[in-house]
Amino acid sequence: MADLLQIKNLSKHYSETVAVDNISFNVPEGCCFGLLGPNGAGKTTTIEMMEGILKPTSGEILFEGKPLDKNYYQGVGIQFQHTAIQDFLTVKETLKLFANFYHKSLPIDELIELCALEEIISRDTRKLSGGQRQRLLLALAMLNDPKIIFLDEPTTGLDPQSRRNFWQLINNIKSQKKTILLTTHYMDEAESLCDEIVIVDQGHIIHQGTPTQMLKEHFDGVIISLPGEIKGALTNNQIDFETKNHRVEILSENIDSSIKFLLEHDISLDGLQVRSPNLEDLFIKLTGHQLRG
Ligand SMILES: Nc1ncnc2c1ncn2[C@@H]1O[C@H](COP(=O)(O)OP(=O)(O)OP(=O)(O)O)[C@@H](O)[C@H]1O
Repeated sequence: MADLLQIKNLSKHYSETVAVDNISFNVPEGCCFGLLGPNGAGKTTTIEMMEGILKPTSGEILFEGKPLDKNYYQGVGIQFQHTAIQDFLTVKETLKLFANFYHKSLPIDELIELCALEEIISRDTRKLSGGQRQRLLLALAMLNDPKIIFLDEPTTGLDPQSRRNFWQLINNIKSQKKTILLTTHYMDEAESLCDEIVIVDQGHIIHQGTPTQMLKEHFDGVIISLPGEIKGALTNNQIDFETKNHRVEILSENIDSSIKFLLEHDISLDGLQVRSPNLEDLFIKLTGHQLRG
């Protein structure tokens, strides 16, 4: 896959803050590319520079091999974290209004179907739920049939069901071979949707690759999790563990010997769960702190 966007040594400094510090990566065409990191990591600053709305302090962004120019905006779709929508209009009227801003636009009926807006098409935009509003914003970002669509934390604040519905829409858009650039602090979102990821923390890239590659590279085994207070036996025997949500999590390279160890130390297996390591575990391993702070 050719690289649609190339990010070269990009930095953004505010007076006292280095928001983005000399990052480089490429976004292949047709890929769902994720910028994953905790609050304040520099995701929004990075995506806004890539969208061409924030000037970098230094570095370069190339789209199809060329620096961004004024035509760039006609070919990209942007869903901001906060987008103001005109009051007193219905969903359909809003789509028609925004369609006027572009030289070309997708047929409105196609967008309505793509973004699952059928049931709310005549609704006043002030009466939309969080999930419905995000679907409308996604449709607005898709209006000009962009080559690349930027989604900045699109599911933040949505309930779990609405998040999953939104993921389905992103998968629909992915199947149309669009390139998607997504920022998120939800590791499950990145893992589920993204073909490639950069993990950012404090303005730096700390890891990059496909989610599967990254996990394979850093973990060999499973995570055994148990409720309760068993830290003493683990600490005394130099077993690596984390405490999360009132559970103790042990990274185990051999599940048989780990369970044998627990039984030998009279640790009850009641409530035991086994799961595969995920990107959140990777983030903690790499940085020593939780993704969601
Ligand atoms: N206009 C600004 N002036 C000064 N500092 C800023 C400005 N915008 C962002 N920052 C700082 O730059 C850093 C990165 O912020 P940014 O919003 O890019 O992070 P983020 O990963 O998108 O976080 P969030 O998920 O909370 O939006 C933070 O320390 C933030 O306070």
